[in-house]
Amino acid sequence: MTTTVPRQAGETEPTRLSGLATRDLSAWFGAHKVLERVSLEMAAGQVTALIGPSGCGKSTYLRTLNRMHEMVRGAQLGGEVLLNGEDVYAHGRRPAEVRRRIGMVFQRPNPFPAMSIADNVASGLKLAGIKVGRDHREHLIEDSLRRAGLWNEVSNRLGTPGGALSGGQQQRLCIARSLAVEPEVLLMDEPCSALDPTSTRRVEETIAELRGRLTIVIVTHNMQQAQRISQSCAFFLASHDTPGRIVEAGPTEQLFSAPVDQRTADYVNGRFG
Ligand SMILES: Nc1ncnc2c1ncn2[C@@H]1O[C@H](COP(=O)(O)OP(=O)(O)OP(=O)(O)O)[C@@H](O)[C@H]1O
Repeated sequence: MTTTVPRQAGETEPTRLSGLATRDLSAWFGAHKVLERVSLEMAAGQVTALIGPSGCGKSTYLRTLNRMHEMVRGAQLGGEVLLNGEDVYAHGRRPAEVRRRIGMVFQRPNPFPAMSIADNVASGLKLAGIKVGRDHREHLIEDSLRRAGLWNEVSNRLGTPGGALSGGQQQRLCIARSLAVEPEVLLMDEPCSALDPTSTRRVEETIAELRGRLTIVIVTHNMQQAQRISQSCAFFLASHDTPGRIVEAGPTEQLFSAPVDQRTADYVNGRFG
């Protein structure tokens, strides 16, 4: 479902909110099947956390959502990924357009280190082939940095290199770069795993501020983080001879306080994985 939400003070255009869903999604690397018929609804404007032991297919699942999985040689996919009800793998759909609407932030901050902070943000536009006038470019840079929670820290040094920022600031710069192209969904693959606790808190605050105006899907190994930032949660599990599946999904509070499946209870309570 798509809804339109007004922006905050100083912002001009409304943001489109789109939900994401998969139906019977399976994925392979060559002959190795790593995901088996995964169906999940990721509600518009909410944060959905994907949890589960290492190797159960969380990152692969995330990468199927914006068509990054197909960039791996030999990778295959079955089932559907629906953005606002429309299959992102439909015939004729351009992967670049899908990736503009569904952005991604990676485990390690990856700004262009020698490029200025402002140009790093604007590089998202260039990569997506979006041309904007000078005034609008400056507005978008400020707006994206504000939304990423970084503006106050960098507004007086936009011309300095992105590589000179701290790790946490670099990650928020990468978030700003993703936001510049106005995605409807932001995928985050363990975005805090390379950060110290203070920087982690700042990124979590940014995620909390983005919620409601963007749909977020985040992979995390940190159970406290999943509880702090997500409204919905999906627990993935695989074994040596069975591909990753969702054992249980639902409201985060319920998954942590009253899980239905014993395996979920064991995992969220740190008894395995
Ligand atoms: N590029 C690739 N080529 C071949 N196999 C891969 C590739 N990427 C992942 N895999 C395999 O797919 C399975 C799922 O990996 P994936 O990285 O999605 O799991 P994960 O749950 O995200 O793990 P982690 O929590 O450790 O990041 C694993 O068996 C992994 O070895």
